[in-house]
Amino acid sequence: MVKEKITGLTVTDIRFPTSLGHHGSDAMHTDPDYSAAYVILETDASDGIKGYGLTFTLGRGTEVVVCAIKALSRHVVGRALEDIVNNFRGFYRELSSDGQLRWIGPEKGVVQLATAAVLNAVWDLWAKKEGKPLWKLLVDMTPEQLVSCIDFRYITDALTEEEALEQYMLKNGYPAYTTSCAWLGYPDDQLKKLCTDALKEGWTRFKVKVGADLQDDARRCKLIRDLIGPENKLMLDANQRWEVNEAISWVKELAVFKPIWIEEPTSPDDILGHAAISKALAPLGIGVATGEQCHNRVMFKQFLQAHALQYLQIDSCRLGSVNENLSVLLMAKKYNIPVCPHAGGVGLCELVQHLIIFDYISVSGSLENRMCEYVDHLHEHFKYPVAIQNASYMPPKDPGYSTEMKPESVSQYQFPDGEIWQKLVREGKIEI
Ligand SMILES: C[C@H](O)[C@@H](O)[C@@H](O)[C@H](O)C(=O)O
Ligand SMILES: [Mg+2]
Repeated sequence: MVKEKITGLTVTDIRFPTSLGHHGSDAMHTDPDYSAAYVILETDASDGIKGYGLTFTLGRGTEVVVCAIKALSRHVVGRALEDIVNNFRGFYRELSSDGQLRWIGPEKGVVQLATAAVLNAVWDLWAKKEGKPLWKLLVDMTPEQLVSCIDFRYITDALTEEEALEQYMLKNGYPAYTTSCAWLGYPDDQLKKLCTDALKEGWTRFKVKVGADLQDDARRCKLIRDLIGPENKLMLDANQRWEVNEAISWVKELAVFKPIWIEEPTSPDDILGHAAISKALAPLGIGVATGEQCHNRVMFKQFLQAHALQYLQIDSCRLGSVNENLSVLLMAKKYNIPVCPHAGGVGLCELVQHLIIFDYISVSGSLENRMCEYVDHLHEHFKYPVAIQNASYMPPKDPGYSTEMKPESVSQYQFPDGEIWQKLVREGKIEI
C-alpha cells in the first residue's frame, strides 16, 4: 500500500488587535496583539485530510517565527505521517537537532516556537487520521508507545525511560481558573464588572496581574478579594517584573490578600532565584508558579531539582509540542508537583486542554492543587473552540488537536493584508 505523504506546508502570520482593548496586558507586556504563526500541513491522502498547528506570539516578531517555520519545513514536507509517528522520538530529534538551525536555539527561542507549531500540526494530523481527539489518542496509547515519543536526552538524571513506564493509571474532567477579569490595563470598573459576572457564571479561581506599582496592586487585590470572598482562590502574576529580593518583599506586602501563588516573579531563566523566592514565601503559604516562558525540558528539570517552583505551568506552544510536554508531565509526577497549564493567548486553551486531561487520566490521577488557566478571548476564531461548563474544561470530542482556525478568520486577520488590519490602517488607528 502506498503511504500517504505530507506534500506541503503553508504558514500564515495572523494577528488580532487585542492591544486596542488592553486585553492580555500585564506588567511587562503592556500592548500585546495576540497572534499566531499558523501552520497547515497538506497531504496527498484521498480524503484531503490536513494538519493544523500554531504557536502563540504577541504581534511583532510573528514574521520571524514564520521564517523559522519555513526553515524547518524541509524536515516535514515529503515525509509519510506513518514514518514520522512510528519513530516520533527520532523525528523530534531531527527537528530539534537540525545541524545548522540548532545554532540559533538550541531548543529555545524562535526555533523552539517554530518547532512547536510544526509538531502541533503533525499531532493534529495524526489524531485526525485516527479519528480521535488528541487527549484520547494519548490515553489510548500503550505506555511504551507514549514514552517512544519522548526525547530523554539531557533529562535521564531526573527521569529515565524505565521510570516513566511505571507512571500510568486511569481516571477522568478538568477544573479551570480565569485570568480574563484582571488584566493590568483594565480600569477598576471593568475589573469589578468582569469579576461579578464571572462569579455568577460559577468561577471560583481568579488570577490578577501585578508588578507595576505596589499601591495599585494592593488596591486591585483588595477589590477582587472583597468581591470573591475568603473561600475562592486568588493567584498573582508578575510577568517577570522583579529582582529576587524585590519579589519577596513585594509579595509579602500582598500576602494579606491570601494568594496561593505568585507567578513569574522574576526572570524566567533564574532557577536559583525562583528557589530563593519559594523558600522565603513558603511560610506564608504562597507558592511560586512558572513555565509559560520556560523554554525546554532541561529548564523544567532544573526547576524541579532545585525546588524552585510549587506549581508547574506547561505551555502547548512554547515547548516542543506534545513530545516535550510529555516528558515534563512525567517529571512533574515524579517530583510530586502539580501541573497547572498556562493558556489563553491564541489557541492555547484549545490545545492545552488535551494535555491536561491526558495528565489527569493517565499520569497524575489527581485534581489536588490543580487547575488549568482559561482566558475568554478569541475562541470564536477556532473551528472546535473549547467548551467551558461550571468553570471546567469539558473534554473535546472532535478528532484532532483543536488547532484548526476558521478560514474566514485566517483571511481577515492575516497580517498585514487582512481586511481587519487594512481597515485599522485606513482609519488611522495603527501604523504598519
Ligand atoms: C502577554 C500575555 O497576555 C501574558 O500576560 C499572559 O500569557 C499571562 O502571563 C498569563 O499567565 O496568562
Ligand atoms: Mg502568566
